[in-house]
Amino acid sequence: MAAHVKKAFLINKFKDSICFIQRRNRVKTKWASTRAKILASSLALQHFDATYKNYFGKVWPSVRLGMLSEQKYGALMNNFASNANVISTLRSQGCRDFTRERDEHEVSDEQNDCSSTDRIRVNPNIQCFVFPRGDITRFKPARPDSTGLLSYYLLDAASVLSVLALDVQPGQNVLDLCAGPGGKTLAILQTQAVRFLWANDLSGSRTTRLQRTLQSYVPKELRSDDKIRVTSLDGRKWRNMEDVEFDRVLVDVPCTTDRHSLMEDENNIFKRSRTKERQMLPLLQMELLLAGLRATRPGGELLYSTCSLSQLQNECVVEQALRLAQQEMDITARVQDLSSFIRLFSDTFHFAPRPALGELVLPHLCANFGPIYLCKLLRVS
Ligand SMILES: C[S@@+](CC[C@H](N)C(=O)[O-])C[C@H]1O[C@@H](n2cnc3c(N)ncnc32)[C@H](O)[C@@H]1O
Repeated sequence: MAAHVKKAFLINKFKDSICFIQRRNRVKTKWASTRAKILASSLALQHFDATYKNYFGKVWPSVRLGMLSEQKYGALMNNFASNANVISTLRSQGCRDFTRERDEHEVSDEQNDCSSTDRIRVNPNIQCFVFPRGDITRFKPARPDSTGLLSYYLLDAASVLSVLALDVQPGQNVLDLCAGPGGKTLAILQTQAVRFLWANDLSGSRTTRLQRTLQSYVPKELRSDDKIRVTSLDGRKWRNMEDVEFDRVLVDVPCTTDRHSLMEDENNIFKRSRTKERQMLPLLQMELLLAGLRATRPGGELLYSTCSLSQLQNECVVEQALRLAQQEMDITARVQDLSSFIRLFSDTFHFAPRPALGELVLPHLCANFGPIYLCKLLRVS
């Protein structure tokens, strides 16, 4: 074909393609503006039905019903406030401290002569009150004591399990890598065992909320820079700064927040405009977990958690991170068995029948906490 003929042919072909793209776009634009808008919460439900039904099988309808019903809260008591009266009022309303279940279970385990060598020494200073199973009474908002500190913090009681499993020991340095808005940070401080706590969150607005939480619950003298530091850094780029070695690291990652995604349309991660962000979550989670492992001293422990039922965001992230940590960073970490730990709290929470790695709190109408996934890692070297 002569050169000028070839050029004309190509120009025409290019024009044809442009017309085709324009036609396609025109049609697409019209379709986009007229199609019914599906709420992000409905998209979330469709997605969960498609993915979780297979995985959870017969228990999925019950978990689904739990997630679509009102969530239950726990009242994390603030040891820094005078709260004796508040505790007796809660008790008179029928509430109990779920963390005390451990005492009863420990006694019965000893009677059954069970080994307690792998047992986490659950911190006695954390107290979290809940209404009994099946009781959906709501807590009143906490009131300030005479010094202005609030007596309790309302949160999903299952998230306290992450902090109990983290098992902070006296004099330890703790890193909370994704800390905002601060529920678990506050629970970590309740252990009264922390020497130094570094609470970080990428989001400036979240760290501002965290600072406000600390001001409302923790006395000023315990918030000095040598005791608590709050930063807004990208956790993926965490480097061990100022030679602080962390004995305990909490990596409570951003996730699809399953329960929230079914209830709220605003800012919902299932919005079509956020599809890419949602698909990238497992990568972000894995990077944060790897950064958390780097920050943990050899012999130290890390707790990974999400509030999602997704295997891709839970077990798969842990598996991949362990493999990459070994291959790329020469870090050896081992998953810790939490089965005897969760047995202590089986009167309060519904746990999934053993996931491959870690433990999972399942929402249930009678005990409507979670979902919370937790997996504990020991950094061996
Ligand atoms: C599940 S929330 C943490 C909840 C918190 N631990 C609590 O108990 O209140 C996840 C947090 O991760 C933060 N985040 C997202 N990307 C991050 C990153 N690259 N580095 C650090 N934090 C990040 C989000 O801003 C969000 O506050």
